[in-house]
This record gives sequence, C-alpha cells and structure tokens, in this order.
Amino acid sequence: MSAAGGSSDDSGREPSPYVELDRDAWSALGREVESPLSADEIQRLRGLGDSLDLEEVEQVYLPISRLLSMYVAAAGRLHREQESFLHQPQPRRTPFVIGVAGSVAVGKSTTARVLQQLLAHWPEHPNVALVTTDGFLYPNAELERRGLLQRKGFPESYDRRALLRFVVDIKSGKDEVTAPTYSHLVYDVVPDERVVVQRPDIVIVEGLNVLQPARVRDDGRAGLTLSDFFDFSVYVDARTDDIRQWYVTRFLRLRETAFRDPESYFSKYAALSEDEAVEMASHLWDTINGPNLTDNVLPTRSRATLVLRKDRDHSVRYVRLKKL
Ligand SMILES: Nc1ncnc2c1ncn2[C@@H]1O[C@H](COP(=O)(O)OP(=O)(O)O)[C@@H](O)[C@H]1O
Ligand SMILES: CC(C)(COP(=O)(O)O)[C@@H](O)C(=O)NCCC(=O)O
Repeated sequence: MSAAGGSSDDSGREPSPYVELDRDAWSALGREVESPLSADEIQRLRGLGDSLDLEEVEQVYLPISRLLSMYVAAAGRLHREQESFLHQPQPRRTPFVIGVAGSVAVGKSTTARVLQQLLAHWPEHPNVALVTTDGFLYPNAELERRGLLQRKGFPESYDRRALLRFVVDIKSGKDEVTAPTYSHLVYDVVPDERVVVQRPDIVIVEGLNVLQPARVRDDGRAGLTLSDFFDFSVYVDARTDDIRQWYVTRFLRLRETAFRDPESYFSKYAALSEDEAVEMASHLWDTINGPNLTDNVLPTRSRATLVLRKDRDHSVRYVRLKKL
C-alpha cells in the first residue's frame, strides 16, 4: 500500500483522505522527539507487558504521543479563540478525549496504557485518565436475561446509554465523573466499584466498540454516538489470523496464571490439557470475538483518526492518519 521507504499520499492514484507512513518513515519521526521518560519510568513501562519492546515504544508510540500532544495544544488554542469570539469565558476547557478501538486481543489496552504514560509526561497535560468500556457491559445476570451471554462484547451487550452519558459528562466539563468497572478474573461487572475521573486534562476511552456509528431509532433518525465527543481516535489493527493467534496464546498464558485463582470464572479450565485449552480458546474466538470483529469492529476502522497496523510480531508496520 505505502510508497517504499516513506509516506504515501495521493500522488499517482485516486485522492485519499488519509496519509500513510511506513515504519521507517514513522520511526524516523521518533528520532526528532525527545523522550519525556526517565530511566525509571522506562523500567516501569517494561513492567506493563513482558513482551512490549522498548524500541517499539520509542520508535512508534513516542511519535504518536507527540502528535497527540500537538492536537491537544491546538484544541486549547481553538478553545481560547472561540471563548474570546463568543465573549463567553469558560472556567476551563473540557478534557481532550481519545478513543482507542480494535478487536479483542489486538493490543488495545497495551496501546492505551503506553499512550497514557507517555502523554502524562508532556508538561502541558499531566493528568491523563484511562477508562475501559468493559465496565459498561451489562452484568452477566442481565446478559443472560436478554439472551446475550454468548454475545459479550457485541454492541448490544453494553449499556450504551450509560456509556454515552459518561462521555457527555466528561465533555460537559463536570469536575468528577465515575464509571463502573469490570473484572476479567470474575468475568463480570464488579458491583459497587467505580473508577473516579477527576479534572483530567485527557481521557482515553478504550474498548472494542468505541467507534460504533449512532444507532438508527424506530423513527429512522440516528442519535448521538460516543465518537461525536472524541477529539481523536486510534484503531489498533492487524490481520485477523494473527489476532486469533494472540487471543489463543493469551488464553494459554492465563491458564498458567490467572485461571489458577479459585475466584476466576475460568478456574474450571485450569486443569485443561494444552490441546483442550487451545480448542476452548478457538471456540470462544470463532463463536464470539471473531464474528464481532468482522461484523461490528472492523467496519469502524475507517472512522479512526489514526490506524496502527501491526505485524505478526506486534511490531507496527505502518501508520495511517486522516489528513487535515
Ligand atoms: N506492542 C505489543 N508488543 C508485544 N505484545 C503485545 C503488544 N500489544 C499487545 N501485546 C500482547 O497481545 C495480547 C493482547 O494485548 P491486550 O493489550 O491485552 O489486548 P486487548 O486489550 O486488545 O484485548 C497480550 O498478550 C499482550 O501482551
Ligand atoms: C470484556 C470484553 C468484551 C472486552 O470488552 P471491552 O473492554 O473492549 O469493552 C472481552 O474481553 C470478552 O470477554 N469477550 C467475551 C468472549 C471471551 O471470553 O473472550
């Protein structure tokens, strides 16, 4: 897709609203950005995931955080200009909201956590909150009542009204907003536990369906949707076969660790042989996460401001950005 060793725009082909930079062109930008992280913090980042390559952080994620920081600064300037134009002084501008979308197991939470850490180090916006949409899934009992237990992660398995309210409250400039939480161990929403987001500069909202278009109501009209309130969005992308493999590998690793916890929903699977565990994970992928990717998640990719395309080894092969 991309021109060899650089960026591709529309020269010689149909004009496109995107610009694409291959890995070399993108990582060259990293050399122009001074890392805001200390040696200690780099060490802490390493703790986020054994497999996360620090070179990857510096070559790919650092330039993304720099670009995001430019968007945040530009939004601040526009806010001030609008305020003065309207003669309506606002006590402060609303938080900058970033959506992170993509399949189950593609690396959304890893991407979101790395961006959170990097962004928090640019002095202009130290308070970066991260919220995952899984807290807005209906509890298992409610999913069962609605016949949706086998559709966890599909758009209809979320309390979409509450999720939209959450983002609207953030963009309304409320000082404190809270969100429900989900436990992957218990495989259910945690009752009476909420994350509190207080006066953030930036909020990252990470989840499968954050770029879903608005639902069309019975009267034929489409309402509001989450991304109407996003200032920027990232879609983490990879080949479906690779994502399936990452899902199975993660399941096998969890079988060695988290599933051994008696509290785990999957504790009954801790005793599975490796072959049985692969079969189980493949079944979950083929019946739930795979169809959700094809039917609901992938169709939202072109709505993202930035697409990060990963190779089989998780290294980013190219970055595609909406033109301004
Ligand atoms: N950049 C990366 N480098 C190496 N491994 C990664 C990277 N991103 C994700 N992974 C691995 O891929 C799997 C899925 O990542 P995760 O962030 O949990 O996905 P998601 O939140 O999309 O379900 C995990 O096993 C994680 O360790
Ligand atoms: C909880 C999830 C729906 C992800 O939700 P998200 O954070 O993207 O809103 C997903 O991890 C999941 O549990 N899917 C159900 C099928 C499975 O067990 O993999």
